[in-house]
Amino acid sequence: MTLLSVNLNKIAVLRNSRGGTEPSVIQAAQTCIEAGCGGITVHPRPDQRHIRPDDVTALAQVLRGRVEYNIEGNPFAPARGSYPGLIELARMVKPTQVTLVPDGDGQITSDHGFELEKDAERLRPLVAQLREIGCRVSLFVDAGANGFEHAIAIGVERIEIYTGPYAEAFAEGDAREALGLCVETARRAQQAGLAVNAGHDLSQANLGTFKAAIPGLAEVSIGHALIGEALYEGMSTTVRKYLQILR
Ligand SMILES: CC(=O)[C@@H](O)[C@H](O)COP(=O)(O)O
Ligand SMILES: NCC(=O)COP(=O)(O)O
Repeated sequence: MTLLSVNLNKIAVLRNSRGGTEPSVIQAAQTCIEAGCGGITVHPRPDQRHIRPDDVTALAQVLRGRVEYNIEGNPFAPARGSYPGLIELARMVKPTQVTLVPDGDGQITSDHGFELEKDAERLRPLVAQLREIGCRVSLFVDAGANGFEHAIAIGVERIEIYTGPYAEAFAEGDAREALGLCVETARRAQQAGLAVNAGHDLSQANLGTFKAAIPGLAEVSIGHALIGEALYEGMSTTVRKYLQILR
């Protein structure tokens, strides 16, 4: 079965909009775990627009020994204020997995992946540090990415396919080409020896088609749509519906 890792960024967006502590990312994590999710994802950003370093550490206490903890972010973004940088955060909490994402400061959200031939050498020392800490390392890549042998050579174990373009094509009514590119990318990555995760704008509407097309899909991380759907049906029911799709 594909592991569902629920991204809690949007819970923190709501909380930060008023200051204070509600809604609680910890309570949201507990609810998702009780509903059967296999992991929790956060993507702390240096501007601390949603998940903050203290959320990252508090969640680590709650998740340890129960479900996987996936922390996403740009390893090249320098420390800023109370944001200590992605590698330092990983050192502090030792998550199951760190997903490296080449997102810039001004981006509303992640919108592209690494170019493996070009980026592998500068990623090498960071991947080594994360492996030494004990984290599995995944790289965020576009559908159509090449050079998976470079990822293997620097110690990466997984890729996460950026599914934004697939989700957009699905919403427009014809996802065949975008899905085909994801399928081909997953196949080549698996052949090279990498496990395959996927994420971005996946939803109850588009997930089933995606899952059915990608044999061996290891994990999906889903936040924006899932939290939105949970407003109508509740977090437990929504998580259970995703788990049905992934069965
Ligand atoms: C890498 C990825 O696709 C997600 O982590 C996404 O970037 C969520 O981050 P935001 O919630 O900040 O948009
Ligand atoms: N890695 C993707 C993720 O964590 C969630 O992305 P989204 O569902 O919020 O678009």
